Amino acid sequence: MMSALCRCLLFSRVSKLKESTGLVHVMRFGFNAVQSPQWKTPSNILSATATKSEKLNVSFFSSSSSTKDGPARVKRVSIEGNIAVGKSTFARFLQSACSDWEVVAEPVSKWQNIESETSKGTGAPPQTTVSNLLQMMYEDPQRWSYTFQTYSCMSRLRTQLLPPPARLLGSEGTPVQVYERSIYSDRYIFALNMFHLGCINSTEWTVYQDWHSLLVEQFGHQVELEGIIYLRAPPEKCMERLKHRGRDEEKGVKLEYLDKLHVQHERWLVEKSTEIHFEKLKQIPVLQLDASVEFQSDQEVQEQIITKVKKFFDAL
Ligand SMILES: Nc1ncnc2c1ncn2[C@@H]1O[C@H](COP(=O)(O)OP(=O)(O)OP(=O)(O)O)[C@@H](O)[C@H]1O
Ligand SMILES: Nc1nc(=O)c2ncn([C@H]3C[C@H](O)[C@@H](CO)O3)c2[nH]1
Repeated sequence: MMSALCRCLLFSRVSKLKESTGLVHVMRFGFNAVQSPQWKTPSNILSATATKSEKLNVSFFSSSSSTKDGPARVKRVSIEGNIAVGKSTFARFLQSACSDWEVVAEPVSKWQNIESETSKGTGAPPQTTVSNLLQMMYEDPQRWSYTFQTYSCMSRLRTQLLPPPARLLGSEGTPVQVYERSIYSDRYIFALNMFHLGCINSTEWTVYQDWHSLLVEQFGHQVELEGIIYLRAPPEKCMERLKHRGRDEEKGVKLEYLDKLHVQHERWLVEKSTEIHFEKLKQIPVLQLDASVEFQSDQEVQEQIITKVKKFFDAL
């Protein structure tokens, strides 16, 4: 019964989300010019923008930074946003734009390929089964959401704990590791949403939060974020892109699910009404970018994006 309700909430049809006004200005993402060497030179980056800053709607607040003596400390920033809003695409754009920036991808393929041994002490030679936990979660969210959230969070942490490449450690600029999502969106977007949907029960939610807090206490300083880039677009646009991408596991995803995830992002990163349990995260600077406009070969807009991102990183 609950399982059916849960599936229904994730995958049934919905009313359209009203796009909130006032915060979104049009910004085009053009990615063609990223190979151009001019992107690598800070002076070009800095001189590119001033004239067209009105095309961007950006908010950022500085916290600290000093790179005067010795190699700079590597900063950590996560890209957050709804499913298929364009995070990986944007991350690739950043990666190719500046050698001081290193992207840490979301470990999706790990979730799609979980190897387990299945001999169960029968004396038979061990056999390996490969499970697709992402698919299992989408097919039966009430059964698999808790398992998925434990694994997604753990695998994010493991990936993000890996040391930055030597190239970044030797950088004389502002080296930044750019994470695709974080252990915080795991909890405050997805797991919380699954709890609201009834796909994670209150016992599971309590257990998840308990060990999440412990992980953050124990390892949090090693993956602590200095800033967040929030890629924002109406859920309808994300749905369009999700369909266009055609990832098998996501075939049953309905607009209502993206709608709910959008609301979670807005509460956390715009309205700041999500209850957050980590002091530093409450104060974190957020660079908000409207990701809804289609890619275009607009080098000027690309330069504006990079300038804004660079300024944001420098101020962290
Ligand atoms: N600005 C854009 N304009 C047009 N299409 C885009 C844009 N950004 C991404 N896309 C397309 O949308 C689809 C989803 O993009 P992408 O895989 O980067 O999303 P994502 O946010 O990383 O997804 P996920 O939440 O699953 O990790 C892809 O087909 C990509 O080519
Ligand atoms: N339930 C759930 N919890 C997560 O923490 C989470 N992180 C990502 N995803 C889904 C979105 C895309 O389909 C796909 C790739 O981002 O994986 C998640 N789903």
